[in-house]
Amino acid sequence: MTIALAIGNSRLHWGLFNGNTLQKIWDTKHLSIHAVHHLSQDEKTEFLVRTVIESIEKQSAQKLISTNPELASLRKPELGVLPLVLASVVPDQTTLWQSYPDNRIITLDQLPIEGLYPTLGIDRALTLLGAGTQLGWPILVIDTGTALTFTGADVNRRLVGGAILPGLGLQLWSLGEKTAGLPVVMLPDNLTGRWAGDTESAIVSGVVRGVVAAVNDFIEDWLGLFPNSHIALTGGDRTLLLQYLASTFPDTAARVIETPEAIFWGLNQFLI
Ligand SMILES: Nc1ncnc2c1ncn2[C@@H]1O[C@H](COP(=O)(O)OP(=O)(O)OP(=O)(O)O)[C@@H](O)[C@H]1O
Ligand SMILES: CC(C)(CO)[C@@H](O)C(=O)NCCC(=O)O
Ligand SMILES: [K+]
Repeated sequence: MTIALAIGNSRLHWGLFNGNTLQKIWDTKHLSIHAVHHLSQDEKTEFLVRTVIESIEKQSAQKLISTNPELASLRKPELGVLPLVLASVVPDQTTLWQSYPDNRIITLDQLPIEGLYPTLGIDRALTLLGAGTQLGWPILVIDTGTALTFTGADVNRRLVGGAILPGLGLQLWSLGEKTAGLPVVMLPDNLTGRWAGDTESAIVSGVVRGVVAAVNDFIEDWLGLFPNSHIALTGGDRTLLLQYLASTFPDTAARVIETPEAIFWGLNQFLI
């Protein structure tokens, strides 16, 4: 078995593989760099090994552990640790995880996609590879994380390009944080009216309708270039965003496939 870890700007994303079969995915909070920086090398290693075991045990519960005897023996150090495949867009966290004993860190140069530019996020490249491999090329990936990204590749697995904007959560948070008069509001399940009559609804209307219009516009343009392309949607806000999109641009929404596993489909090619 192999554990895959994708480190985003807000959260850690985990995937547990048995051979090449992705058994389960889940998310946890970031590890605090502050809490571990004073640890010795050995203590860091032990902490990371324990973090992996606890993360698996908490999420996968008894069923996974009983069907995978390998997992039950993880707590016996003489049996070795679970190999870890890592992709991170947070350099501090990457450095920390280098203390994990059996790790493989995935970088852009290892990916079989043409035309990548050197500062492209490894998460964008891996979701592109994963979604393209699983659904077919050309492919457009929309990732609704801390940042909202569009990343597209053509039938030759060559990056066409993309775009980056603040994600829904970050837009709402920054409005609340950087103004005296605006609260930080939560995303509603359903989109309210465009012409809002109170502050909270006005913020939701502006942020959500702005994002939905942008998403619709990028998809329309992409389909003009690649009419038969698949469109994959991933990231923590994907389900809400798809609901909003369906209520405003149903034809566009019908083209979109939710792929929460996309980054792990990409990492699948790099298991130890
Ligand atoms: N349980 C949760 N905890 C935190 N955020 C959540 C949760 N469920 C959904 N979200 C949403 O997920 C979004 C963050 O998405 P995600 O976890 O995919 O980001 P990330 O991968 O850490 O960031 P990025 O990929 O942009 O670096 C937030 O805007 C938030 O609204
Ligand atoms: C855009 C984010 C933050 C999304 O997680 C990440 O992919 C990143 O840091 N990218 C680097 C810049 C780029 O992709 O062009
Ligand atoms: K930054």
